[in-house]
Amino acid sequence: MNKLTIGQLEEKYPFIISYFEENKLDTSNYKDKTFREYLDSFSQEDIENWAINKEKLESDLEAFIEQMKEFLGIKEDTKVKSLTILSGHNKSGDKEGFKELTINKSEIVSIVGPTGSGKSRLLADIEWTAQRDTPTGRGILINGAMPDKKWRFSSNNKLVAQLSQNMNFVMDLTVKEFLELHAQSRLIQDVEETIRKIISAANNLAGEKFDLETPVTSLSGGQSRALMIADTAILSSSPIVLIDEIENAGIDRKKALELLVSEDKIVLMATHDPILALMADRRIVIKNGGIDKIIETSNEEKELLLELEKMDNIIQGMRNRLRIGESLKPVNS
Ligand SMILES: Nc1ncnc2c1ncn2[C@@H]1O[C@H](COP(=O)(O)OP(=O)(O)OP(=O)(O)O)[C@@H](O)[C@H]1O
Repeated sequence: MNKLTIGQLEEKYPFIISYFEENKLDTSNYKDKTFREYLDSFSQEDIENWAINKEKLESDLEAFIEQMKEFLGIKEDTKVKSLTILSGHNKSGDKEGFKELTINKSEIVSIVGPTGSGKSRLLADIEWTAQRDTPTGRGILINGAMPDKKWRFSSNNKLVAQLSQNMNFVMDLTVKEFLELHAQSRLIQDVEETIRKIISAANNLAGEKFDLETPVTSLSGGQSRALMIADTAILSSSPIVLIDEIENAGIDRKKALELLVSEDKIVLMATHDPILALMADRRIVIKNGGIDKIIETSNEEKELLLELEKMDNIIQGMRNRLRIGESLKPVNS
């Protein structure tokens, strides 16, 4: 708090405006000064006339912010720097093939394995911050320590945001109303600007563009997925994002991952798609309900990824041509 300007504080904690009002503090000309600098601007005469107690105003503001954060369930996003998975056992009760795995901020880890092998179970263990109390016996640490139980039950500031294959909206809202509701619940000050950022990011991911007046119920699968990814990246306070298969979503998968990681999220995604699997820094291989091994994406694989992307571009190009009714020709003709 001591280093932030009043303008920055108001942006971060919009509720402090009511503290200034209650204490009759006119900070309007001091937005680029810290609260201490503002208090220091009072003359000795002001202090005596209005019985101003600078130390008390400062410590009360600090206490007010803490209390409001507690009351509103605000967890600061920057607090989660790493997620650690402690090994448990597979479906046969055998120990998993690793001891512990730590994933840091801005890292992408993919999860691969046959259908029914336990990929979703691993994502669920993370969401539940398992403490040896799920069928896998795994443990989850946050910043190297046992996570606070309140992560499990706080609905406002969840540790984890889940992006699943099916995004079925049941509310009768426009995209704008939906985003406004979310922005307001997150106490965002500049709602308009945030909404503009999200819609532009979402349209950057979706094949077909949509606008703010589109009802969420009439978005296509790809569009709603793009909207949820942009919303999660830009507006969600959850530092960890779990993705269950985005391959069939009809969105630009590479841009989606780049967007999430650029917002400092920890990203884990279950996938069967080689391009997505190799975009990750590491991949977890699941077999029979247990983590069998963890493979670091090698330089050779990164080179292969470039090849795969070229092939993917060819396929995407053909898909687009088919869509607009053209006939396809051999690639090199
Ligand atoms: N270590 C384990 N011990 C006991 N049961 C497990 C274990 N791991 C997974 N399971 C159970 O196995 C079943 C299948 O797992 P899960 O749904 O996670 O598979 P999946 O890999 O996500 O499959 P899909 O690719 O079809 O989505 C679930 O009921 C899950 O709870």
